[in-house]
Amino acid sequence: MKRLFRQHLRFAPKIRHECSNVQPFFRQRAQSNERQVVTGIPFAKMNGIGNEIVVLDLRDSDLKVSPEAARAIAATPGAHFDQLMVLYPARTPGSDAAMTIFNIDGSESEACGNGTRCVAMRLFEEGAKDRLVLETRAGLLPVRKTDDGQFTVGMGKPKFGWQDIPLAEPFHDTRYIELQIGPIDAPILHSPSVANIGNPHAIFWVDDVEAYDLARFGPLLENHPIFPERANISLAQVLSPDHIRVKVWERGAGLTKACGSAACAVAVSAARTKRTGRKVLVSLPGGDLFIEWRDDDQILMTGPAELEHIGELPAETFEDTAAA
Ligand SMILES: N[C@H](CCC[C@H](N)C(=O)O)C(=O)O
Repeated sequence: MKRLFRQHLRFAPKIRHECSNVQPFFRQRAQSNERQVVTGIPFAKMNGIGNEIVVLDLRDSDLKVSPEAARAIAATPGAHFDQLMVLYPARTPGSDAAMTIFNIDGSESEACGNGTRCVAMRLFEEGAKDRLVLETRAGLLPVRKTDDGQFTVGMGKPKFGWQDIPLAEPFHDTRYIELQIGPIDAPILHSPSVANIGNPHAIFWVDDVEAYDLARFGPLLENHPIFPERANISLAQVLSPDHIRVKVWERGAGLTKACGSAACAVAVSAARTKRTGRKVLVSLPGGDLFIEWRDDDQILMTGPAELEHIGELPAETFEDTAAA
């Protein structure tokens, strides 16, 4: 308890900084002359084209987030998320922060494109920098702000080897793998392309993304034995050589309004199967992302981020997870 108390005090200046223009509750407290004990840990509820993101900045803290704590945070009013982005101090020279990414089911992901733009938005607000480098389990991701207030993330190089996806058995050509699913009363999904953008993705090419009940097929495909680490499942409809419509069932999160890494996986797979060029607009239910697969193999993802509100998490959320 003593330790938690100390940590709360260390969070106080940040809360005061944030409350100046966001939450009346915090503002009132900051203006008071009484000695205050801050009882919660601040978080930012954000979204990247509708993909629900919570950013939790633990760079000045000894706290760690466990899978149980991540699930508890998701159940906290105002803190619901598809992905939780936890910031820790940078470990690699030249990087600005390290990120751990949780899905709502408490599982960890190696990559989250929409969440990375949200984190970047928060960090750009701290200083005059126009470039950042964020550390993830999938490597270092450079981010820059665009002239129109969006964010471009270098999502790294895609991997296509069957062991890299990973798949449970060898496939030499991962542009299409043998997989078919669909009961007799619904159209069949088959022959997905697969790609790894730090995290595993399967893409089913369809004529109309609305013709399939992804909520019904998603869980079966996500957990199919061919994907030993499960997979994010996309339906992709090519509208033109530079425009693709996509719906996503996310590993560990289910149907979401958007998934940045899925947009990247779809874009590189579309170019790889000669459906499109290497620069495409990907339209998801929550909005659009622009994806460029450069000749040097790097994927660039550009899109917006939005702050919804600042809140605070009860200290008990972390009680079992404070670093010893
Ligand atoms: N929504 C995220 C991806 C989360 C991926 C996660 N569902 C997993 O790989 O387990 C995005 O914008 O890239």
